[in-house]
Order: sequence, then C-alpha cells, then structure tokens
Amino acid sequence: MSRKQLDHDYSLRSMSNLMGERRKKVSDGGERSLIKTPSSASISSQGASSAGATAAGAPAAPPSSTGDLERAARKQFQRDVTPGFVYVLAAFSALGGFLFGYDTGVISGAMLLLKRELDLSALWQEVLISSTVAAAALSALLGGFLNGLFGRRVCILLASFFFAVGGVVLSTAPGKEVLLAGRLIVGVGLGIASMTVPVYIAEASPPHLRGQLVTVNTLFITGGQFTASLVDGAFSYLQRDGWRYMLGLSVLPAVVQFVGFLFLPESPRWLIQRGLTQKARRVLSQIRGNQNIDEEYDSIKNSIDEEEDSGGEGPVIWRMLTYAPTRRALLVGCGLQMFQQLSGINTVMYYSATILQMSGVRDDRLAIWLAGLATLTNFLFTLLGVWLVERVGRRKLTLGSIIGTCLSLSLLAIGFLMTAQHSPPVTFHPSNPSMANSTCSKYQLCEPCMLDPGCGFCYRENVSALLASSCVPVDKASTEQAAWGRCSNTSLMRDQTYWAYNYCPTSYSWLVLLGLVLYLAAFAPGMGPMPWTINSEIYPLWARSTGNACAAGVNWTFNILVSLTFLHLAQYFTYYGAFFLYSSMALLGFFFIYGCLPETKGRRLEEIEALFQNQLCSCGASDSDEGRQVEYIRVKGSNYHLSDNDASDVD
Ligand SMILES: O[C@H]1[C@H](O)[C@@H](O)[C@H](O)[C@@H](O)[C@H]1O
Repeated sequence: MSRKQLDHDYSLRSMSNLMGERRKKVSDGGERSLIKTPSSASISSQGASSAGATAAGAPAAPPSSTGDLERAARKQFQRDVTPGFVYVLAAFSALGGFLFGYDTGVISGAMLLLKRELDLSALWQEVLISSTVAAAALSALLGGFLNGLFGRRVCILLASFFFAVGGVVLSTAPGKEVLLAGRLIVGVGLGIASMTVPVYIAEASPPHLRGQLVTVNTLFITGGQFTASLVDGAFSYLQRDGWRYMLGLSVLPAVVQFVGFLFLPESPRWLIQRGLTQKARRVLSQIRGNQNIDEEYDSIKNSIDEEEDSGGEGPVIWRMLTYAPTRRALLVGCGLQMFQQLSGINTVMYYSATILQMSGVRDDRLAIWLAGLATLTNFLFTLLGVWLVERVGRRKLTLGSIIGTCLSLSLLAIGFLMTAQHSPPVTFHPSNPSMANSTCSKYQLCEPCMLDPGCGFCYRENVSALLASSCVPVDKASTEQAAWGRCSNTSLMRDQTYWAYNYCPTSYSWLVLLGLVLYLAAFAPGMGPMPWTINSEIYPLWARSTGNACAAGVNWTFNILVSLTFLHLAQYFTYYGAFFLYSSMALLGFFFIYGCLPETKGRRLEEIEALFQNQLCSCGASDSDEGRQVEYIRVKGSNYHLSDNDASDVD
C-alpha cells in the first residue's frame, strides 16, 4: 500500500476510532453486538503515517515515531471535534450547578442572622433548611417527566426561572411564612436543575470530553458552596438584613443562565427522539463546529429506531424495571447517589466550623471564615477530579475515592474517640437548688454534656490548664450562650472563659482536622462528581431522563435523611459512633462499586447500554485499554469474543 493511501486510510480511521467505538451490526444468528474497533493504539500498531496532517488537509513534517503519530492524530482530531461552542454550552448549563451549591450552602450562614432577627424557633429553623431539600427530591422526580415532554432546554429555563423568583421572594420576605415559600420555590428549581443539567451536557458533548464537561457541573456546585461561604462571612457583619443579601444574590446567576438559555439549542438527541430530525442535524453540526456529523447522527438515529422497533409497553419506569440492562443501570445509578450521601459529605461540611472550634478557634466569626476553607478544599479537589476523569476513567477514580473516603472517615472517628476518652471533667456544680436540679448539672464529663442538645460546657482556661468548668443549660434563644451563669452573656465573657456548645475542648483536635482535610481530598475528586457524571451516561435515551430523575431523587432523599439524623445519631452513638457508621457505609459502597460499575470512559452514549447486558456484579470487568485488550461483550445472552484482529477486520 502506498504511503499516500496509508495516510488517507489512517486519517479516516483515526477520526472514526477516536470518536469512540463503533456500533456495527453483525449477522450472527440475528444477534447484534457492539464491536469495539481499535482506537489510537491500533493506529500506531499498524505503522500509520501522518494522520494529523492529512486530517488537517495540510502537509506536515513526518512524525518521528508511532507515538508521535498517535498523539498528533489524537490532538488533531480533538481540535477538530471540540469547537468552543460546546464549552460555552457546558458553562451556561453548569450555572445550574453553581446555584445548586450556592442555595444549599448559603442557608447555614443566613440562618445565624435569621434566627436572631425573626426570632425563629428550632423547629422553624429545621423546617426552613429541610424544606428546600425535600422540594428538590420531589421536583427531581417530576423533572424526569418534564424532561421527556418538553426537552432539556425548557427544563433548564424553568429551573433558572424558579431560582430567580425564589431569590426575589427570599430577599424581600416580610416573615417566616414567605421565607418558607421562597425556600420551596428554590427547592423546585434545585431538583429540576440537578437532574437536567448533567443530562444536557452529556448529550451535547463529544465522547472524549463528556466526562470532563459533566464533572464541571459538580465543580460549579462546589464553587457555589465556596462562594456561599464567602458571602456568609462577608454579610455576617451587617447588623440588620444581612440574610436578605445572602439569599437574594442567587438571582444574578439565575438571570444570566435564563438569558443564556434563550439562545442555546435543545439537545440534539432529544430532538431526534421527537422526530425533529432537520433541527437535530442543524444543532448537531452547530455544536460540532460544522464537522461531518453523519456518523454520529446515524448512530443516534439507529439506536432510537431500534428502541422503537423493540417496542415496550407501559410507563418508562416500568419498562426500565422489566428490562435487565436498564434495571441494572438504575440500580448502579441510584446506588452511587445513595452511597455518596451515606458517606456523610454534607454532615462533614456542615460540621467543619465546629471541628475548627474544637481545634481552638474560639471566635465564632473566625470559625465561619475558616469553615470557608473546607468548601475551598472541596472545590479544589473537585478540580482534580475534572482533570482525572478522562485520564484514569470513572471506575478507577470512584473506587480510589471511596477507599480514601472510608479511611479518612475512620480517622475522623478515631479523632472523636480520642476526644471522648480524654473528655475534660465538670469541676464546678452549682449549689443553688434551682440550678442544681437541671439535667445538665448532673453530667460529670464534658462529653455527655456536649451530646445533650439542651446543655453546653462553660469553662475557664489559662495557658496550661483547664480551670473551673461547668455544664449548664443553653439559652433557648441562642446557642451562642448559656441560659445563666458565667457564659450567659457573650459580650461579658472575660478571663479566658469560653462557652463550648456542640464540642469539647481537646488536645486531639489535630487528628480530627487531619481527618477532615483528608476526607475532602479523597471525596471531592471521585465520590462528589462521579455519581452525577456516571448517571448522565448509563441509560439509553428513552430511559435517560427517568433514570436521572430517580437517581437525583435518591440523592436528595438521602441528603435530607443523613442531615436530619446526624444530631440524633451523635446523641445516641456519640460522634465517633456516627463517623464509624459513615465509614462502614463507605466500605459497603466500595464493594458495591467494585462489583457493579463498568467503565464508560470514551464510549458513545448509544453504546453504553451493552455494558449492562452482563449479569450484575460481574459487569465491572469490561476493560478497554484503548482497544488493545481482548474484550468480552455479552449481548442478549450470547458471548462475542473480540480480539484486536477481529476488531480491525470489521473496519
Ligand atoms: O456532588 C455534590 C457535591 O460534592 C457537594 O459538595 C455536596 O454537597 C452534594 O450533596 C453532592 O451531591
């Protein structure tokens, strides 16, 4: 074969191979199979020439080695199929993630001010915090239906509309009832955005970038949480109405997203499914920068036609549950979201200010600012996840992350255990009968006193030792001070007298702090983003919105479950008990992921269904390694054994 022919051959080959693996029908007993063609590795193994130069249509210096050639082809291909538009589209969509993070993060700081200004009872505080998450859980489920009916774009517009209206209602609320209405509206936006945005980004992205771009959405979530902690810190200095600014600021990104989406296109996959094929073609070539989209278009169209041919009766969720591959995908998707929340991320984040207080940060404001460091760490390590996802793949990243999460949770628990075992004693018991009769004064150690939500530990400390300490009831109006005694007036507390609510002074705080940092470093790159990313790609088109709706619903439901039970858990099992429990959940999660999660990196969305044809808990073994390895793909009960040679023969 002449050099020129080789050039031509391999430039075409690299284009199609690097796009992912190709779906081919093979006439083998009427069965259909996914045939994995060799990707870049096969280009080099066959000694190809300058694919990159040919693809660009310009002569280039001959690459010095096959490795250079492979890299050149890959780069050229990625330049060609990655026009800037897809980044713009992902960034505007991910504003939904930012609002998700901002609205869930900002409430803790806003609540400190709200409870003082509106005189909120503990019940109202709880209702205001959890109502948003509960509304999100329900609307995520509803979002599945809306997505199928109106498309992704309309749903994102709807979500940003809810965010904006909710923000306005919250910032102008005259009282707690209107605040509740605002929180519910925001919750509806949250639920819809959390299930739609990953799907929209996944459907618009080319396969080699899909993981990265969907993970950017989680990066925006953690960015929103970080911004919220800064805003909370900044506005906490305002004597009045600081919470109005905190809650109202979310209107800005919501409006930007709404306006942006008036101009952004609908997902081409949804358009094809709806039979709007001309429009779908236009959108696809707009997103792909006028590349040749025929192959991608045909592949989406074929998979939709096949799905239609195969029929299927009843509501989508029923069809998903009665068809093995989608049932397995649903189990994997919901399981991932469940284990994400059961690993205690929101408890750890929420608790970070207290952990810092344990380490000796006495000033409340400073603790709030420093807690921002935890959200920053979460953000930075999610960035690492964005970088890693297309390099190491989803499966390895999630597995590595959950092992680290499990170990660091154990370290946190050990830190709390040491703290409990070296709990300072209560040395001062009041003699006044009315004071002495309170439950709090019966505790002999700080640990049980701190675990009782009605009590706090009031102590005096000099440089080297803990002086007189007592356990006293907390002020009903504010947990920042005691109901009576030395710690009952924060502004009058002098002589190194401190009020510890929710924590005990300890010399083991460094262990807890180390656990916190390691936890965030392990959780954020994998367990934080991967459940969202993987869910956006594991369902076939007909089941995608329903699958994502269910998984997002599971995420929000376990979110609320874990946050609402934490304090009770701590009360009955102590802090270390609670963290050991989260750690064992993470361990369970590891086995689940190890057994059930296949690698989806680099595959077209239309091809992923086949990965779930395997029996559950053996599907993790699919190994692509750039097309070099032998692969077994079982389709509808038949085994196809493909080697490199088989694969290249088909091409
Ligand atoms: O993936 C996100 C993220 O990692 C957040 O930090 C967390 O607060 C959310 O609950 C979670 O779903």
